[in-house]
Amino acid sequence: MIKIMKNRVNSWAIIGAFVFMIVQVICDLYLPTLTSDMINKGVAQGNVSYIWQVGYIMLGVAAVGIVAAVGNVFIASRLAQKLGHSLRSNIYEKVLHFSSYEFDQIGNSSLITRTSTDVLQIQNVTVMMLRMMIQAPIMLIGASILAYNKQKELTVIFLVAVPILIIVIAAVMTFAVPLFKTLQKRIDHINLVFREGLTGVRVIRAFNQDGYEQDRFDGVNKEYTDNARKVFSITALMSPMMTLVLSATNIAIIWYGGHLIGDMSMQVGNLVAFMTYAMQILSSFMMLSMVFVMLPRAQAAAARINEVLDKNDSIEDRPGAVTIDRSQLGESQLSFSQVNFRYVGAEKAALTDINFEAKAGQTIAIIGGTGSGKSTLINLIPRLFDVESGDIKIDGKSIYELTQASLHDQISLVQQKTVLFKGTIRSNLQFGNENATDDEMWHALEIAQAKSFVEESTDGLDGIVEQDGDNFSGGQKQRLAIARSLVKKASVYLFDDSFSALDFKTDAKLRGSLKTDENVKDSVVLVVAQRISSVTGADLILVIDGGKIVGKGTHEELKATNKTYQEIMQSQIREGDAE
Ligand SMILES: Nc1ncnc2c1ncn2[C@@H]1O[C@H](COP(=O)(O)OP(=O)(O)OP(=O)(O)O)[C@@H](O)[C@H]1O
Repeated sequence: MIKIMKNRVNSWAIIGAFVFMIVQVICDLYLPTLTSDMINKGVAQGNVSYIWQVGYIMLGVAAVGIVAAVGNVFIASRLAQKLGHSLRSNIYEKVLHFSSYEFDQIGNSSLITRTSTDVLQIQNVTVMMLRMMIQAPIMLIGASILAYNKQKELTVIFLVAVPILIIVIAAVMTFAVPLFKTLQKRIDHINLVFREGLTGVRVIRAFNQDGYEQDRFDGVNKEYTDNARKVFSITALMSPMMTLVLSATNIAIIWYGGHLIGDMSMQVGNLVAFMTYAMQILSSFMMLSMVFVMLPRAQAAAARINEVLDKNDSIEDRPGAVTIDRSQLGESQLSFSQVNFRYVGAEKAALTDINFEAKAGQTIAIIGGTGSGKSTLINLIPRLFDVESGDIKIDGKSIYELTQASLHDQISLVQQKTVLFKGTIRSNLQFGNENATDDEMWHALEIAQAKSFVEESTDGLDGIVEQDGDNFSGGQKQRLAIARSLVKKASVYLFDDSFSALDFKTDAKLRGSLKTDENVKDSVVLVVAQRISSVTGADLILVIDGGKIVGKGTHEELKATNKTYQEIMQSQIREGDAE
């Protein structure tokens, strides 16, 4: 918790909350003494003017107490909101730099819980700390001293009441705290299943698996509910047990106090004041118990948030990495030399001894079976993963000598799974280049064979793109993603199986336009493709099998000499898929 708050909360605000709370507690403690004076010196002696006088003072003290309480709550709430805001943005900032490895380690659903529920826990406990954690100890000590001063004989009652209270609190904490800690994990599970259900809803329906998914969700929902029911039943017990102890204490005070008054060794006002102090002492214990129940839960939430914030990025800028812009680089060029790569924890290398070179204006196509390593090869270029050994150079510079920001400036990527963001076509295209003009965007749409369907919609570039681009077909989404990549001026364009949802004609037209486009013609274009027809025009084709390059050449060369290429061709001719 302390680590979370460090550098994120203003120490002056904490001091302010502290001062306001001290004023509030002093007022709360002073009021019973005034009541006792009013009864002993005013009511008992029939002194009406004294009653009025003390009454006015009590009003003043109560008013100051209220102002102090409002001040404390105001500061505490503001501080908690600011803390929540800064935590959420810090987590998001951190997560944006995570590689797939970090995402796999923590899990997307857990990241959502950590940004929402865990941060909320921290906010609640911050308010609690700035109120109860200051109020309870001061009130406890103050009320104990004042109660002792008022009537020390009556304090023996606390010798019984306080240990009982401590036993009740300790029992509740022993059972509740571990359950509170597992509650967050259960929410993670609910988020995970819910999220999978939402994204896979069409598949679930198509396979008639609604029942199975419902059962799966019911399972995690039940786990959470059982856990929550247990923990809240235990904490719910606390309130009646506390009330019982408080009422029994009150009865004991009245009974014993009555005897003392009868013996003339105590005044009525003192009994009233003592009863109020007793309530303040016992309610301070209750406040502390709430803090002790909430604190471990917040501690667990803080540990989960710190785990995200402290995570070292597995992909970092190397020491001495330089920032350069495109004008400082030479002619576009891309080379892989002796590149080996293995996924973390995998026994087998995903890529072995990859060597090739591509020059400005060349199109390199990568073809191979499913799982052969095509996407992995593409993902090494923008450093979504780092090579195990070997080097990759762009425009003559090792990608590891550049900062990631300047490396990403040189690359334009269309991933296998199309990603569009909620907004407009314009906002999505400007992701590629925020300064792109309308003419440039229309040009990119034309090359990507997307111009016609964007033109047909009445809003043109301002047409709405729903979350995940759900209001477009698979092929339209791909074309928009391709257009976005073309809006960016890059040294290397990477298309990871990006033409797969396009029909043959559109695929051919797109590749033809790409070759002649002013923006692209001096850059290197790397295309991963499944169809032979998509690679025939490439300057160099890399045939990948089992993570190795098993063939290198043009279509004609490979057709004549490469067995794997011939097999792929054969299989596609059988399917009527090849040119
Ligand atoms: N994140 C990952 N962690 C571990 N192994 C992975 C990961 N991603 C891919 N792999 C493995 O690496 C190998 C190459 O995968 P890759 O995605 O590069 O294949 P691909 O040729 O692009 O396949 P496809 O044509 O089906 O997209 C596969 O055996 C795959 O199981």
